[in-house]
Amino acid sequence: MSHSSATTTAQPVIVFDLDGTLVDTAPDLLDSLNHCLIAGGLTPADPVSLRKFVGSGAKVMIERAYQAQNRQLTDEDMKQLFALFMEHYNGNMPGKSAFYPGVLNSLDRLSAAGYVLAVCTNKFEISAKALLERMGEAHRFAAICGQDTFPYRKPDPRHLTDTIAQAKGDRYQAVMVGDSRADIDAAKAAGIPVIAVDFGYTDLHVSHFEPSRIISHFDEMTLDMISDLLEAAKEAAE
Ligand SMILES: O=C(O)COP(=O)(O)O
Ligand SMILES: [Mg+2]
Repeated sequence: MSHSSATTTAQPVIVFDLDGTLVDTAPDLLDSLNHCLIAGGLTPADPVSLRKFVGSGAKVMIERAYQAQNRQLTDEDMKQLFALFMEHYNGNMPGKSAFYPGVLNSLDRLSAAGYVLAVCTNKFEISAKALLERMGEAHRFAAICGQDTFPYRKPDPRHLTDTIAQAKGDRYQAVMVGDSRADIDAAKAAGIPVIAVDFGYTDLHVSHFEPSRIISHFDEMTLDMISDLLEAAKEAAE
């Protein structure tokens, strides 16, 4: 395959998923989901079942939680529950959410080495930006793109490639880091190497989705690992 990366001078972009990869948002997602389930007269969900619901954004999370209790939702129910969710979630963030161990050091290392950082999340853009701003770290990212930033979302590879474009990067010189099948499938469909963290939100272990690498702590994501993946991506694209 031939492309233009050999002639561009764009800095490589490292694209991160947000929930379950950079930030452990599960306690707050669960609180806000349960706020909705209780309002709807359902039984609150627990942290284990939450893992099966997260990954495709808040609406899908609510839908899956209802399905798990054999309850159907009308469009009108969904509209109301989604509004309730957003009000609760956005009103309480950053709540108990915290960066995973080693994240900020890792971002420091990558930035110091000249990499551009970006976020590609199935959260709504406004929630993703507000969360990172309130945690004081939004400034690190050249682009923060949510499920509503473009007309498509992960696992659609264009969510990822358009995020890279918004960060002024080259899709052939990029690495994705994520925790779920949507991240890994999007990256693979885009031909972008993908590092999976094994501590995020997925019901099946990330090894099932065959990412390029698996890490259990951000300290394992060395600059050598990144440059090896970028080198391999370059060779594959040439
Ligand atoms: O909140 C979700 O459902 C998914 O968010 P993520 O893409 O950042 O993991
Ligand atoms: Mg995630």
